[in-house]
Amino acid sequence: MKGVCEMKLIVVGPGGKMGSLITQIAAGKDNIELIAGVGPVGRDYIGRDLGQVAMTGTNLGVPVVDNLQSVIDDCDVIIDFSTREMGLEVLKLCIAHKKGLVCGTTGFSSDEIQCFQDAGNEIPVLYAANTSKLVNVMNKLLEITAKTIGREADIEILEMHDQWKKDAPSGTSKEMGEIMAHVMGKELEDIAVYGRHGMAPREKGTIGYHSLRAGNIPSSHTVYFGFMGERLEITHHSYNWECFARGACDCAVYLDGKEPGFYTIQDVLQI
Ligand SMILES: NC(=O)C1=CN([C@@H]2O[C@H](COP(=O)(O)OP(=O)(O)OC[C@H]3O[C@@H](n4cnc5c(N)ncnc54)[C@H](O)[C@@H]3O)[C@@H](O)[C@H]2O)C=CC1
Ligand SMILES: O=C(O)C1=N[C@H](C(=O)O)C[C@H](O)C1
Repeated sequence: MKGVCEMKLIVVGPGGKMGSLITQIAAGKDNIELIAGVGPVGRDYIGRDLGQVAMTGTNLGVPVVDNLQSVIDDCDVIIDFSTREMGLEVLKLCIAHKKGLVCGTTGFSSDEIQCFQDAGNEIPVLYAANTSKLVNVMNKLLEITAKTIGREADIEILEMHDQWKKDAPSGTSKEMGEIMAHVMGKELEDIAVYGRHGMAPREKGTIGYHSLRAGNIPSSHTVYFGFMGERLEITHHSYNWECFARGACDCAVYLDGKEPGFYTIQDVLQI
């Protein structure tokens, strides 16, 4: 039985890896009412029950539509884990219809991330390149470590994901780099080095980026702090994508009824 204070939710991309998991988790929560899913125009599942498309195991009695505008006024919050292009489209519609947005899509430029931050002047919006609790705890460890030894270490980020991932480096590794650059008093764009060019040692205080794509690896991020004779590794591995989907639903519940503003996962986790 559903509770009385249900947040009305739309999930964008319910046929996708993350969208389907988010729908499955949301469907099991008392405080969330799913009111529609939004898929791309032309997909054979448009018009079908959201529960079927997202494989929740039961019909939810609401459809997957191909036009967000047709359902947006009925919801409180939208969760978007789709593509860069669709994420920007969803942001525009959320602003126009004054709806809350949780966006976990990655692959945006820094100017585009700024658009999400600016949208906080008009709507409650939460952007998180990683909605896992443990990844965000790891980011705190990175902050402390980079502040303490960042300028004297060789810092390398290695991230691994599945073969289908569209963007590289991962959104998470960009956030990790930004956190470390910030406490080292630098801009990430000035110190990030992508791949290895030549054999000369990299300047101290720069951050090397390495991306691997193989099989169905859900997500792994390791930061190496290399010294002479020793190294420190800080790592997070996920075994599946559930941790991200659970975090996304928690973010949406957090955002419901909030004043306009740019919120972060740190607000949700209170870390
Ligand atoms: N913030 C986080 O913790 C996490 C973020 N991600 C990010 O989420 C995004 C999605 O990842 P996956 O689920 O693995 O991808 P996916 O390719 O499995 O799913 C994307 C979904 O978006 C849908 N879509 C694309 N264009 C659309 C449109 N115009 N209208 C409606 N739906 C549209 C696709 O049909 C598909 O169902 C990626 O950017 C990924 O990096 C993934 C995992 C965790
Ligand atoms: O595409 C994924 O799978 C993931 N994407 C996010 C990213 O780009 O960092 C978060 C997580 O690593 C899983």
